[in-house]
Amino acid sequence: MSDLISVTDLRVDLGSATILRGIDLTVGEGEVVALLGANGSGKSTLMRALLGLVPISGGDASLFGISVRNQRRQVPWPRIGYVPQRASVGSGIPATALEVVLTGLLHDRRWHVPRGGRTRALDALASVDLADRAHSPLHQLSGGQQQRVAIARALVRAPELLLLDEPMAGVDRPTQATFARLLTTLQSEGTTVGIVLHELGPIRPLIQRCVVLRHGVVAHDGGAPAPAPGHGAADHEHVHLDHGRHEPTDVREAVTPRSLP
Ligand SMILES: Nc1ncnc2c1ncn2[C@@H]1O[C@H](COP(=O)(O)OP(=O)(O)OP(=O)(O)O)[C@@H](O)[C@H]1O
Repeated sequence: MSDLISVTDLRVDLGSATILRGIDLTVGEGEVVALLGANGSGKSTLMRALLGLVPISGGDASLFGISVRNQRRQVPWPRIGYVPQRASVGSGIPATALEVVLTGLLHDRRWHVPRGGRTRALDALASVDLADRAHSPLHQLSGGQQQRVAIARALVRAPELLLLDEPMAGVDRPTQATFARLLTTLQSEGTTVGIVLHELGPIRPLIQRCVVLRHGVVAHDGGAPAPAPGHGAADHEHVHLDHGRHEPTDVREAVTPRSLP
C-alpha cells in the first residue's frame, strides 16, 4: 500500500501564531481516516496545508509523492475531491444543483465538461440522495442539501483522494445515514478518504483510524476511541477519549464533547 499523503515535521504559522507543529502523518492508499479535535485545534488548517491552500512554514507535505511545500501548483487537483468546511456552493448564484456538480469536472487544464459528464454528475447527485433535485435552483435547496451538492461536486471526478471538512456538521440523521452509505461505497471502491469530524456518529464502524489534534500537535493516531459507557445510544454518540482503550489521558479534551440533537 503506497502513501497518498505523507507529512513530515510539518509546521504552519498564520500571522504571528504557530497553528501546527511537529506533525508527522502518513495515509496509505484506500485508508479512511478521521481527523478529530476540539475547535481551533488545527484540523482545517492541516487539510488546507495539504492542499497548498495555506503556506507551510516548516517540514514537508506530499500528495501522491509530490511535495506541495514549494510547489502549490503541483497539487494534483484532478485526482482530488475536496469539500471545505461549511461548504456553501453559493445559494446566490443562478445555477441548478446539476450545473454546480458539473463544475467539479472542470479544472485549470480543462474548461469544458467532458463527454459523459452529465451522466456522471447525475450519478454523483444520486449518491447523495439528491437525484430528484438535480434541476432545482440552488437557492431552493436547504443548507444540508447544498452541503450534499458540494459533496457530489467533489465526487463527480471520481477522486482517488477525497478530503471532507466536517461534512456532517448540521445535517440530520437521515443525511448522516446517507453519508455513511456513501462512505461504505467509497471504501469498497478503494478511495482514500480523510474526514474532519467532531463526532464519529453513524460512521464509527467505518473508521479504522483516527488522528486527533490537540493545540496543533498530533495527540493520538490509532483506532477509534470507544464511546463512553452509557453514551453509545443513538441519541448520544460523541467520543470521550479518556474512556478509549488506546488513549493517553492527555488527549481527553481533544474531541469536542457535543451531543447530537
Ligand atoms: N488565516 C488565519 N490567520 C490566523 N489564524 C488563523 C487563520 N486561520 C485559522 N487560524 C487559527 O488557527 C487555529 C486553528 O484553526 P482551524 O480552523 O484549523 O481549527 P479547527 O480544528 O478546524 O477548528 P473547528 O473545529 O472550529 O473548525 C485557530 O486558532 C484559528 O483561529
